[in-house]
Amino acid sequence: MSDKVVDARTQGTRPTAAGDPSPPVVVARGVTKTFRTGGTLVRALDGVDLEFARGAFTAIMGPSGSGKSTLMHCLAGLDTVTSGQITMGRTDITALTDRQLTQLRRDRIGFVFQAFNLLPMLTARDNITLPARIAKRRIDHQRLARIVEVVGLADRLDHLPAKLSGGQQQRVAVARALLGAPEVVYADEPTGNLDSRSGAQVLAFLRDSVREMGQTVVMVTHDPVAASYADRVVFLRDGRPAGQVDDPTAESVLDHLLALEG
Ligand SMILES: Nc1ncnc2c1ncn2[C@@H]1O[C@H](COP(=O)(O)OP(=O)(O)OP(=O)(O)O)[C@@H](O)[C@H]1O
Repeated sequence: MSDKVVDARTQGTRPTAAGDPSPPVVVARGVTKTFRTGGTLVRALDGVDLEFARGAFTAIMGPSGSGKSTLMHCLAGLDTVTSGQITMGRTDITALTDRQLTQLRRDRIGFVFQAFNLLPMLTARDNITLPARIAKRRIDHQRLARIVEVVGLADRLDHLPAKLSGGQQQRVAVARALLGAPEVVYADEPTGNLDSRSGAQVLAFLRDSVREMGQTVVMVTHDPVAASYADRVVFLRDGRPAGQVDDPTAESVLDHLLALEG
């Protein structure tokens, strides 16, 4: 196992240039989530304490059924917790009504899913700007130009999704998630439907958005290579944090994963 493995609960912050740790954007404290299916109670999250640093790229990994998707859904306000607290900035998202959660997701969070979810009749540019137009937000054209430059799709903006490769479509979806300068982008298996070359382009784009635009990204993945693009990988097992790897490589992630599954 990697010697970089440390306790995930105390390592959510990231030193700033001045050496002070920047406050985390998202904090989970004692989060539990149970599901009742028929007569049985499934404890998907069992006392999760984690912090996610601003301007960092964090991957969440763990064996199948360890609670990764449930954690991401709770962090992103897509699902409610059974107990515990999740804060985003100064907002206690576990205290919000459904309506407030909808607003939080729309205004402060970007989402990238395994399916690209682009509208087929809209050009790449119109897909990227659609959420802003729906929310009646002013489009920041400077930021749009910057994102388009980082995403490397400047010459494809007028194409319909059907004329783009899978990797290009997912880069459009990431650009769409980034345009509103969300406090956090949550990505759930963003390369699950892509070949390895296209996946590498999408991951490099996510990483560049962190490095060059200070974006905060949290990504669930099964793939140690995908996780190696992150600054930090946090692991779950049986609904609990099970260590982390900083500055991961595919090998160090795989080592930790194999130790968890063994
Ligand atoms: N809506 C639900 N109803 C009942 N049980 C659920 C529900 N969602 C998740 N679970 C259960 O909670 C546990 C954690 O599931 P979760 O999908 O979060 O794990 P995961 O780590 O994302 O798994 P995978 O890697 O297979 O996607 C599992 O036992 C799962 O069966």
